[in-house]
Amino acid sequence: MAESYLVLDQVAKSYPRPGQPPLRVLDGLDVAVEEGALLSILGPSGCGKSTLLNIINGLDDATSGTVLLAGKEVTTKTRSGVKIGMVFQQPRLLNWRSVRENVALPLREMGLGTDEIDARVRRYLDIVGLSEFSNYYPLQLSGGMQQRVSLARGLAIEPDLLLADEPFSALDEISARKLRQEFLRIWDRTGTTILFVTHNIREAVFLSTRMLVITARPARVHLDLPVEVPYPRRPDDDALFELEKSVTRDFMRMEEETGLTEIGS
Ligand SMILES: Nc1ncnc2c1ncn2[C@@H]1O[C@H](COP(=O)(O)OP(=O)(O)OP(=O)(O)O)[C@@H](O)[C@H]1O
Repeated sequence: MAESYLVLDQVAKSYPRPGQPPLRVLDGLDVAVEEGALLSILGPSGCGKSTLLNIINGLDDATSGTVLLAGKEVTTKTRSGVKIGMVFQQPRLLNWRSVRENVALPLREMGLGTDEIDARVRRYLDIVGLSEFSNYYPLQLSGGMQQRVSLARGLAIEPDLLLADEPFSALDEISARKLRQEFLRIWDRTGTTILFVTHNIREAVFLSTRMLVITARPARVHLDLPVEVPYPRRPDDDALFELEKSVTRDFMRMEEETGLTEIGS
C-alpha cells in the first residue's frame, strides 16, 4: 500500500490550567490521510478541531504522539517542507491593503518575483470571480466577497496541503453554495490535499472524499467514512442526502450518549 501523505499517530493534546488538571483536548488520534483527499472533519464545538489543524501546521505541538507529513515529522521546530495554506472562518484581511495586495503579500513572503506574483494574483482573483475588484479595499466588499479574497490568498501560494477551518460557515447559503462548487473545481484542477473542518454535515457530505467525525473533548475518532459518490456532485443528489441522514442520525446517537448540545447544523 502507498505510504499515507499525512499520518497522525496517537496524537494527544492537553492544555495546562492553573490550579486544575490539564484540559485534555485530543485523546490519541490515529488517522492516515491519502494524498489528494478532501477530508472533512466534523465534531462538536470546542472538541479540538482548530487545535488539530494548528498541530498539523506546526503552529503548536502535540503533548504526545507524532504527525508525519510526506514522511517527515512536523513540530513547531521541525518543518516537513510541505507547503501548507490556511483559510479561516473569518477572512482575516488587512483592511488598509487592497484586495490585490492582500493576495500578493504571502507570495512576496515566499520570495516570488514580481511577474509571478502578478500572474498568480490575477489567476486566483479570476478563479474566485473578483478580477474587477482587485483595487478595492476589504471594507468596500461584502462579507462573501471578503471570504473569496481570503480563499484566493490561501490558494495563490499553491499549497500542497490546504487546511480550511469552517471557511464558508459565516456566509449566506447561496454564496456558500457557489463557493463550494468553486472550491471543488479548484481541488479537481490542483489535486491539493485538503482538510476541511466544518459543523455542517450537508457541506461535509457534498464536498468530501472522506468524513471524519470526532467526539466531544477529549476528541477521538468516532466515525471514519468514505463518500463514494462520483464528482461532479449535485447538492440535491439522493445518495448524498441519504448519507447526510445517516450521519445526522449517528451524530444524534453520539449526542445522546455524551449529552452534547452543540453539534452539527
Ligand atoms: N492555547 C490554548 N490554551 C488553552 N486552552 C486552549 C487553547 N486553544 C484551545 N484551547 C481549548 O481547547 C479546546 C478546543 O479548542 P478548539 O478551538 O481546538 O476547538 P474547536 O473544535 O475548533 O472549536 P469550534 O468548533 O468551536 O471552533 C477548547 O476548550 C479551548 O478552550
